[in-house]
Order: sequence, then C-alpha cells, then structure tokens
Amino acid sequence: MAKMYYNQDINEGLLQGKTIAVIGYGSQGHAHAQNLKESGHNVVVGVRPGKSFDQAKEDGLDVKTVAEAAEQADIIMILLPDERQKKVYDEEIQPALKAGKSLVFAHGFNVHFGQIKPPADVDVFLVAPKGPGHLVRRTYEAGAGVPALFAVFQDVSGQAKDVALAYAKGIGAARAGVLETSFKEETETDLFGEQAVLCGGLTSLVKAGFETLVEAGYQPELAYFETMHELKLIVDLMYEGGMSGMRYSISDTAEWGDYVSGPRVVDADTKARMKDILTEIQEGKFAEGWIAENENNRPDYNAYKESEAKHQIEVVGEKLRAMMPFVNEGKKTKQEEVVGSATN
Ligand SMILES: NC(=O)C1=CN([C@@H]2O[C@H](COP(=O)(O)OP(=O)(O)OC[C@H]3O[C@@H](n4cnc5c(N)ncnc54)[C@H](OP(=O)(O)O)[C@@H]3O)[C@@H](O)[C@H]2O)C=CC1
Ligand SMILES: CC[C@](O)(C(C)=O)C(=O)O
Ligand SMILES: [Mg+2]
Ligand SMILES: [Mg+2]
Repeated sequence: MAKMYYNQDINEGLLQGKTIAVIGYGSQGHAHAQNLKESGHNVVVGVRPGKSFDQAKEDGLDVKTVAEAAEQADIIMILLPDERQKKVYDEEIQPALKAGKSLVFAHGFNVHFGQIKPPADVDVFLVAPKGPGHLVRRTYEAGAGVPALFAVFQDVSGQAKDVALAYAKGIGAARAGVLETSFKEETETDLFGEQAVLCGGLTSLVKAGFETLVEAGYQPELAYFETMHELKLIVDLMYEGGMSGMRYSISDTAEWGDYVSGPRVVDADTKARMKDILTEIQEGKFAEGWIAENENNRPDYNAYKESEAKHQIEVVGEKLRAMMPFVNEGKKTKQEEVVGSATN
C-alpha cells in the first residue's frame, strides 16, 4: 500500500512563526484560510477588491491586495482560478517571491503545463485536496477532513516535503489521509477524474438517464428523484462502505440489475473514449484548448453554461429542492452563498 500520512505523522509546528498568504477567497481559498487560521496559523488573504475581499474581511481574516499579501508571507498558496493564475502571478506574486519563500498550489496545472515558471530559489510544492473547497471547510468544522495529495516540485530549503505535510495537516486533510504524488501525476489524474468520472461523466450519465425516462413519457419530477436526488443517497453509501456497502443496502433486484445492465451502459467503448480523454490530457491538448478558450473570452464555455442551466432537469430540480429545505442544511451559511456565487 502507498505510504499515507496522518495527523500523528506530521509536525505542524513547522508553520509556527510563518505567515501564510492564501491568494484567492473562492471555493478552496475560503476553506484553506479559515481552516489554517483555526488550526492556529498566521494567515493573510490576498484578493482583489470586490465580493470575496469583503467576505474575507467579514469572516474576520486579515485581508490585503494580492501583492501585499505575497510580500508579507513566507508561504504563498495560489488559490485563484487556474486560468487566471499566470497573469496574477506575473504581475503581483512573482515580484514578491524572495529567496527562501514557498510557492504553493492546490493543482499542478500551471506549473505542469509551463504557464508559471517559478524562480530557482524558492520551494515549490502543491497540496491538493481531493474534494470541493466547500467540503474542505465543512468537514473541517465537523472535526473530519478531505484527503489531499502533496507533491514537491522544487526543494531549496530541504524542508519542502515537511512543510507541505504541515500545510495539509493545517487544513484538516491529514485527518483523512495525505498521499505523495508528482505535479504530473496530480495534474493529469485530477483533470481525468473531473472530466471522465466526477463531473463530466456523472452529469452526462444523469442527464441521459433523466432524458430517457422523460422521453418515454414518465413524469419529469419522478425522473429527477430517480436519477439525481437519489444519486446522493447511493453515493453516500459508496463513500461509507464502497460498492459492497452500497449493494448491501439496495434490494437484490437492484443489485442484479447493477451487475447485468451497468456494463451495458458503460462498456468497452466508453472505456476506450476515457483512454482518449486521458491521452489528450497527457499530451497537453486539453490544456491548450482551455487556455485558448480563455484567451478568446470563453465563447464555448459561456454557451455550454447557459444551455446546461436551462436543461429540464435543472428547472424541475430547482422547484423540487425548494420544497426540501433540509437538502441545503449545513450548506447555506451566508459565507458559502456569497463565495459560491462568486466562483465561476
Ligand atoms: N474548486 C475546488 O474545490 C478545487 C480547486 N482546486 C484548485 O484550487 C485552485 C482554486 O480553485 P477554486 O477554489 O475553484 O477557485 P475559485 O474560482 O473559487 O476562485 C475564485 C477566487 O479567486 C479570486 N480571483 C479571481 N480572479 C482574480 C484576480 N484576477 N485577482 C485576484 N483575485 C482573483 C476571486 O475573487 P473575486 O470574488 O473578486 O472574483 C475569488 O476569491 C485552482 O488551482 C483549482 O484547480 C483544487 C481542488 C479542488
Ligand atoms: C472534481 C473537480 C475538482 O477537481 C475538485 C473539486 O477536486 C475541481 O477542479 O474543482
Ligand atoms: Mg480535483
Ligand atoms: Mg480539478
């Protein structure tokens, strides 16, 4: 089994006396900043004036401009959207990167694909939570955590690995487990996971199931409950007990259907297309396309976003969720609403 690091294996004291700049106060930013602060560390948030700047102040954090926060900090964690990191790094962070500082990421995209080229005299590492930022915060508050990966790209101090682990512990990740990787492995697997399984694969599966039922004449509300709402309940069981744990709770009829019909939906052709997607990620084609899309002001991204928001499953779902206020319990803190709407 791979070496896993847990709280007891990590010396969080390495962060004592250091200032950590959390650059960006979105999904990951608000979680890292608040978790690190509550873990007893000295945090400054660096963000442009606006919604998340105001929110971070309201949350009681020390908030500065990006340049000021980077200047003041020993450890600079960049939690801006990947596509905006290069510009902000070039203009506001790089000038503050004095020898001996640490430059940190939660995803290796910009370093791995050569957008950001850090100077040779700083430590460079990543600490990448394997979960959405709002859950990094929520699980921390509940005394639990989201697992994370760490990777060292450059170790000038000789302490980069230990500081990365201390950071991971500070955000609560070592309660769940921290695993060492490389920038290449983190970047490629994270992109693959979100495209083929967690986000792209899943939303396409759910929409196809919903559309199949509705096109066959079944009620859209029923189709929503069947293919979207219940998904969380099923996934919760997989989170707790793996596929066997989930199959323990479902009927034998459902389990038999799982075995005989599942592989007809996701078959060898699907896997071959997953391999194509992975190859495009590995060859840098996905990154090139995403960078170009941003340089052109996101015409396709905006079109997809608009059309997806109008999909019948979203329209029906919004109405049904409004009748189930409990589904948002634990989520709708004011902070999360503001930060959630500020992202993307
Ligand atoms: N989302 C997630 O859960 C995960 C993300 N990651 C990685 O973490 C990093 C951050 O992602 P994520 O949290 O989704 O990012 P978000 O999109 O949530 O970040 C938005 C934040 O960045 C700020 N921001 C945007 N542009 C600028 C700018 N030009 N100057 C200053 N601040 C700016 C926003 O401020 P404003 O309010 O002013 O717009 C806001 O505070 C990425 O590398 C991502 O890949 C890794 C694991 C999971
Ligand atoms: C699954 C999407 C993710 O990789 C994440 C929350 O881990 C992201 O980039 O947001
Ligand atoms: Mg991820
Ligand atoms: Mg990702």
